[in-house]
This record gives sequence, structure tokens and C-alpha cells, in this order.
Amino acid sequence: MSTIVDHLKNAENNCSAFERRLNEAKRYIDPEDKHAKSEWNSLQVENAKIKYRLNILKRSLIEDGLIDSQTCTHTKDSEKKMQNLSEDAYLCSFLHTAKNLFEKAITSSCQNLTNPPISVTQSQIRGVDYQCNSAMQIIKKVRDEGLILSDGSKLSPKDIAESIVRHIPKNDVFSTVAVAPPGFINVTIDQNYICKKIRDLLVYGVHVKPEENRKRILVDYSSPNIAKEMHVGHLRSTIIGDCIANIFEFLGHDVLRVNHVGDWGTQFGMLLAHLTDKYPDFLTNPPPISNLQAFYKEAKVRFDNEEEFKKQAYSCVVRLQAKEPDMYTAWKQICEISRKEFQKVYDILGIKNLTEKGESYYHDLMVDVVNDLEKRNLIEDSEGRKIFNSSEGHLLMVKSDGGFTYDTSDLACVKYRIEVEKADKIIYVTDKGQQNHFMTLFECARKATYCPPNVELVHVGFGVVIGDDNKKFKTRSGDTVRLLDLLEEGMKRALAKLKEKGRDEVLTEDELNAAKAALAVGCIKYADISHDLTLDYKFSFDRMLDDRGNTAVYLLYSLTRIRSIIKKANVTTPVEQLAREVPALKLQHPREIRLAKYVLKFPEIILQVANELRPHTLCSYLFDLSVVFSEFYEQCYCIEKVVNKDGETTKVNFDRIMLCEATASVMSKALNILGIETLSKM
Ligand SMILES: NC(=[NH2+])NCCC[C@H](N)C(=O)O
Repeated sequence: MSTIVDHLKNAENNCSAFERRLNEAKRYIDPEDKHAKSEWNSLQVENAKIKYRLNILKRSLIEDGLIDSQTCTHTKDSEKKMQNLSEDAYLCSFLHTAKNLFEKAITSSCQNLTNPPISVTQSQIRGVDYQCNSAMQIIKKVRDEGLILSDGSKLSPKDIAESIVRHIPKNDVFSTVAVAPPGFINVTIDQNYICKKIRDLLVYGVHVKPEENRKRILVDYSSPNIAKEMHVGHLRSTIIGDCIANIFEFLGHDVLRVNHVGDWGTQFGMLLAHLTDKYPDFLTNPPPISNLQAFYKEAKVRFDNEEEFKKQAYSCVVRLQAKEPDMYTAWKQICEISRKEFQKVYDILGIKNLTEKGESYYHDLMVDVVNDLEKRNLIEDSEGRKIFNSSEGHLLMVKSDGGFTYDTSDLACVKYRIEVEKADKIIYVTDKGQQNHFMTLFECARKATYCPPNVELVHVGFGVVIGDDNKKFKTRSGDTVRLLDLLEEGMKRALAKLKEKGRDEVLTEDELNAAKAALAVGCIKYADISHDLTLDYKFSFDRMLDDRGNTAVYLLYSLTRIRSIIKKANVTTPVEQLAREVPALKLQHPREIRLAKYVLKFPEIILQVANELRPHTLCSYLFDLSVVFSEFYEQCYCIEKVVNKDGETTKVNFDRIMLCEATASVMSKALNILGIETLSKM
């Protein structure tokens, strides 16, 4: 029996190793080299196929009882995402499709221009979907560069626009194309195309074609500090970071979610000194610390008041950083207590796959990095401290007492993430206050050549959370708000809201509890994400639990309502099958078309959010979508009562029911990406 397992494991390992090598090789491919790129793609597809077959084989072995499921290695989440879908299965962004068509038209109509400007935007004009603004820019470029077009120099933007229009490739996307003065090209998206894409969405599900090659994207978020309270800033980082990671994962990228916990700072000196003092037998009896914050405060008081203790604390840091076994054990005990507390918050928020790799993880690397920089004369001495200077500022690499800092660990960490974890893009999600730190870090990482030009480093800095009094969010007594207390309060308020709506009379106890938790967490997350993250954000339970306006309550109810319309229609054939049986939906009413177009705008929004890293755009889209749905539903009956001589019957408009389903799928996918759980009963 063991031979089957061995073979299977071997095959799986080979597959993974090959994938790793492929990913490594990707970096060396010249983006211009089409042949290499296509070769790489086909190798990747081949490997995915093998992996897929292996999985089928594995499943049947498990089913036949030949191996148990424990024996098998788990496929990583990122690997599961490898999909091989047909072209039809992808939803395309209209904007990107329009851009592609115009790009082709412009390059072939302006052959004597190098890099002609391609500008396509959404149009504000009624009845127009997108507009191409390139003609005016082309004229300007021609004049600025003193070029003469082959047709003579008296060309106007209108002439250019008309020439571009003549070169638009044959397609089924645009229905009308018109030139408007001085040289705009206005287009509308074809209704038949829309009706077909909605049908495809129902058949294949909501998938968006990634814009570029699959990348390995590392998102550094949450990152609380051990032994300190996890505060609302970390809550924001957790919620926003998770959403950003979800977006890239949805777009088919390989996403690593990393929790860069603060577990190596000087605060450990006093904690360790206090622990070894108070619990001398800590090695044999793990200390019964239930409230780490109180313990932290005790240690801080001693640190501020007892000279002897202070000295002891400093020596503890040095001993810890030298990884002296006793100190290391005590440190691990403290980390474990904190970790359990953090986990409670993550469990409530439904945060999964967040891997902890804290500052301590990079300790040995910090030593190497400092040596490396010294060898290359990139480190300067300043009053006993070692600093790394860049045009953005400096990083403090070694303190005068020889200890490392937040800066040291972050620089070692960038190097590790690029060299070992093979990240193509690293996104750091913290409050805006750390912007300087990250700008300096990025500059230094480039200067030290730890970060090659093709790797992107991004800091997503968010505003602070303020309370009703417009001051920094604090408890009445001025303390940091405990996240667990905050979540608890959210639950209470959500329950009150549900009772106010009489939901306790319709839902079972379990359903009510599930609704309470989903509502509380959904509202807290949504309120956070729906605000432009760069601005400060006012935390208000009243506002987030309001069922009017752009809130999670409103959206969750809208979704439940759409689902119940579909249910009421009592269509026995699954909607997906209904769609499969037709080439396209039959939609005509202007509000049907408007809704369908809005549903299909989803990919454009997702790509925009991925590009700008501003997830509130997705919330605004969701809110508008539910408004557009209401407007459709107001005028377009989905189920009609028909009275005739035999009495009353109901007539179902299947195409509209399918449109409802498409709306609901996109809404629930979007809520999912925001990290919000949707319930069938609420
Ligand atoms: N790689 C990083 N520096 N990540 C962010 C860490 C955030 C830090 N622990 C804090 O609470 O502010």
C-alpha cells in the first residue's frame, strides 16, 4: 500500500517543484519575447493539467479506501486557483475591450506616429457608454513634435477621429460609433453582446480575466504587536488588507497573506525581566498570565521607576536577541498568550490563511544584511548608531547598544520576500503615519539592490479611526478600545436591529445567531471599506447598522430580496440550465438593459480597484447596483398575475428571473471579496 502513497507523494512533489521552478523562471523571461512567454504559458497549463489529473486519481483512491485523506498533502489555496476556462467563461471589462479595439484602430491609422496616445474613458453623455479622446491628443502630439501626417498637415481632430473609426476592427461589441466635435469618438455597447454575456455569466459563473500575467503578490496586513493591545488601527489593516488580498486572488494571482507581528522589539526586555522575576519557575510551570495588557502595564511601571529593573530589562533584550535558551522560552510563552488573543479576533472576523511571520523571523537575516551593507560601505556611523541613508530618509540599522530595530527587520524582510518568497509585488497595509518609514524602506531596498526594478513595493496607508467626538477612537476612560469588546458590542447591536425588524419571530435560534454574527461583522467591515481609506474614518455603530444608504444592512437585505423574488417564481429548472439552453437572454426594456450593463460593469470595477488599491470603489458600485436593480424591478414585472376566464394564473418572465440571478451572483461575489458573509436567511 505504501507504494501507492509514495508514488502519489512523489508525483505531487514533482509537480509542485516544477511549478516553483516555473515561477522562478518567469522572472527571467523578457516581456517582449512572445515566443518564450507562450512557451512558459503552455508549460504552466501542462503542469496544471497533470496536477488536476493527480487530484482526480487521489480522490478515487480515497473513495476506494486505498489511502486515507490524511496521507495526502493538501493543495495550497493558490494552486487551487489555477483555472483553465474557455474564453467565453470570462467576463471582460467593457472599458478594456474598448481600449483594445481603439488601440488597434489607432496604431493602424496613425502608422507614422510612435506611441500614439490611447485614451478611452467612460462617457458622461446620455446614451453613450465610452468615448475615445485620442484624436485631440494626437493632433497636439503632431504639432508639438512638428510632424507632418502623410495626408498633409491641415488635418483636424475630426479627420483623425474619422480615420480611427475606419480602422476599428470588425467586432460584436460596439453597436454605434459616432464622431462628435471636436474629435471625440462615442460608442455604445451592443445589446446583443450584453444579452450574450449575461447568459455566459449564468452558465460559467463570475470570473474576471486577469489583465496581466499571473503574479505572486504578498500582502502584509493586520500585524499587531505582541503583548500590546490589538487596536482599531489593526482592525482597519486586517479588514482592508484581507479585502485587497481577496481581490488579487479573485483575479487569479498567487497571493501570500502575511502577518508581520511585532514580536522582537525592545518592549520584550521589560516583559522578560518582569516575567523571570515574578515567575522564577517559568521553565517548568508556564506562567498563568491571563491578562497580558495588565502584565505589560506592571512591567512598564517598574521600567519607568526602578533603575535596577531597567538595566535588567536591557540585558534581557540582548540575551533574547542572542537566543539564549531560557529567554527564548519565556519569549515564546509570551508570544503564545498574545497569539491566542489575536486568534479570537480573527475567528470572529473570519480571517483565514493569514500566515504569521513576525519581526523575529528575520533575525538571522538581519545579521547578514547589516554585514552585507557594511561590506559594501552603505552603512554610516552616527554617534555609535549604524544608519543606512537614502534620498527619502534613513533607516536605523543598529542602535548604539547593538540591538536591531523595526527598520532592520523590515529591510531584511523585503530581501527575504523577494529572494525566497519570490514576490513580484509587496503591499503593506498600515496607517498613514508610517508612510515615511515605508518610503525610506523602499528607497533603501532599491539602493541596496535587494529589490530589482521589476518588483513593485506599495504602501497602502489609511487614515485614523475617530470616535463620535471627532477625536481618536478611545474608551470613555481614554484607554485603547479592546477589539473583542468592540465586536461583542457589535453583536448586541446587530441582534437588537434584527429584533426591531421582527426577524426573531421568523428565524430559528440558530439562524438568528448566525444572522447576528454575519450582520455585526459584515457591518463593521463594510463601514470601514466603504470609506475612502486615505481619509480618517468615524466609527459609529448607529451609522453602520442603518438600513438606508450605503451600508451592509441595506445591501444584505437587497440581496435577500432578489433571492426571494427568484424563489417566488418557482422555476423548477435551475437558472444556470435555463441559460445554457439559450444563446443569449432576451432583454429589451431600457431598465433591463441598464441593469444588465451595470451587472457587467463588475470586471471594470474590480480591475480598477486592483489597480488603484482603493476598495471603496467596489462598495459604491455595489450600492449603485442595488439602486439600479430597484429601478428595474419597479418597472419590469418578473412574475405577473394574469386573470382570465379560468381564474388567476401567474406568468413568469424567465429572462428577467435570469437577470435577477445574474445580479445576485455578482452582488454575492462582490460581498465575498469584501470579506462579507451572505446568508440565505436574514
Ligand atoms: N512590515 C511591516 N512593517 N508591517 C507592518 C507592521 C505594523 C506594526 N506592527 C504596527 O503595529 O504598527
